Amino acid sequence: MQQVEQKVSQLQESIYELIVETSTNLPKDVRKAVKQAKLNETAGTRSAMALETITNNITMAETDVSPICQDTGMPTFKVKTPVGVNQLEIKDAIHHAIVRATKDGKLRSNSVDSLFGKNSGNNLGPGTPVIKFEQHENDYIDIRLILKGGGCENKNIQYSLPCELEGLGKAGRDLDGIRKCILHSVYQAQGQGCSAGFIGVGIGGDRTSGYELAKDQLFRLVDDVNPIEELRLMEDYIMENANKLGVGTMGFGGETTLLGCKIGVMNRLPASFFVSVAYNCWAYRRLGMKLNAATGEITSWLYKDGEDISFTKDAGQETTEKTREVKLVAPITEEQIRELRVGDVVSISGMMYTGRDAIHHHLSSHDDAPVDLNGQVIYHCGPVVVKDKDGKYEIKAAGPTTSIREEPYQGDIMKKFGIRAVIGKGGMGAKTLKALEEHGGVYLNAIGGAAQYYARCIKEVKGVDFLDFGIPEAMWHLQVEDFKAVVTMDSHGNSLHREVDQDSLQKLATMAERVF
Ligand SMILES: O=C(O)C[C@H](O)C(=O)O
Ligand code: SF4
Repeated sequence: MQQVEQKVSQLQESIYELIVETSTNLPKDVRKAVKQAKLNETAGTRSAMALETITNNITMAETDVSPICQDTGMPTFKVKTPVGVNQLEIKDAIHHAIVRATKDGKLRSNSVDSLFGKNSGNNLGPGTPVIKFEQHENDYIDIRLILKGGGCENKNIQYSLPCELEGLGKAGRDLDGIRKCILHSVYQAQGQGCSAGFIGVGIGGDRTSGYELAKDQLFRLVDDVNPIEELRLMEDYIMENANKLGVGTMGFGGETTLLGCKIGVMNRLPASFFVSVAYNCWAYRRLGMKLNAATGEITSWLYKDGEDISFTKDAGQETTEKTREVKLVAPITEEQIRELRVGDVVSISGMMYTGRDAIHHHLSSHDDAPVDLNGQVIYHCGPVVVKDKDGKYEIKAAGPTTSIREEPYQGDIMKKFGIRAVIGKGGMGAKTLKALEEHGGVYLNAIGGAAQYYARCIKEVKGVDFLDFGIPEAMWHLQVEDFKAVVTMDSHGNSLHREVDQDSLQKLATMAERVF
């Protein structure tokens, strides 16, 4: 009996370690790809600056054992057990470890009731976490975890061949049609899934198993070699050519758009031909371990082999381009906003208020806000928050979320409440751009995933409203110091996002000719 209890608590401990390590310590193969991207970028460009922030953030997360990105994603476990091992016991241990990691601020409470919007608060709920069991012939337990965030999940895409693709024309049921789908998947993600990204591609299957296969590819090592010759060639081709699209880090333009491409294949039905793409941001958090099946102890880690990668002193070549830095403190006047141009770096001190989907929805249907938002800054952010021992809120991770989801509301809300600046990532569309011009507003792009970097700019939580929306969706009143973001949409009708999108579409169109 005692042995059984010991095993259960050891299992919980080992899985807790896996969760914490996955959330806070980016694997070496991923770091290597990010480092290479940094070396390829010209120093001083927006992309190089973004990569500098990203690599600093990776180091901060590891040192502080804090989440790399505030969106700790849908915890997805793949577990292989020897025949005869109790899988229910493992499931239970995973649930315990998840609850503990959430309480400790290593995971954000990410499980939301789809009908009523209530956050379960502990990352448990119908469908959360995802656990897939399999049996294998070995005597150990193989357990792997991926924490894939919602923003990049939104950029997954599934093609049904034959189809017509913007820029590329017809994609047929052959290798060349597959090539076109994969190129298109990278183009359509733009910077919104926190590029530079990694893609897992599944060819064949049905709609469900196709996506499953695509996600399974994300468990491969970034630098492995595809055993199927046709797919090896395709992976190489995609890596070379997707990086010619010029989307760049965070969609700022630049040399690196894609950090990895892994393709798998399975049979299909005669009538169906799916190409499914799972897009993962640079914050590609997946790790694994082997456990002793009798004791639950960790015997070895997976994805941890190879040399340590540090990011110090690896800037690319220098540029002479100078960026302007403008300091702002809210309340901000229309005149101050009208002076800003795309490309300026803004450094904000003073107050800002978080607001994402639930807040935007609420503000659009109400005429009053809990605080006077006139001249204020809204930050599209759902932080990781814990209470310290004195009962004060402490922000553990606080990077931006994808702004385009607020496109239906943003312009109207800015006008209605007098908001002057919104901070987010990935940019917004034509409706917001028009409102920025009419009202005198600005869109500021923060670096997606840099949750530790921004958490350090937050000096104090001054208050919170709408906590019943759940921690990520509440309106947090944040006092910040020197919070940096780039103007990517200004009040003169300019949008870097529109520019990069059009430019990359043109480049995509040059790749329409048959290759395979
Ligand atoms: O939910 C978040 O905080 C971010 C999300 O992963 C996103 O990329 O938009
Ligand atoms: S914010 Fe960016 S880095 Fe974080 S999970 Fe979303 S896509 Fe990934």
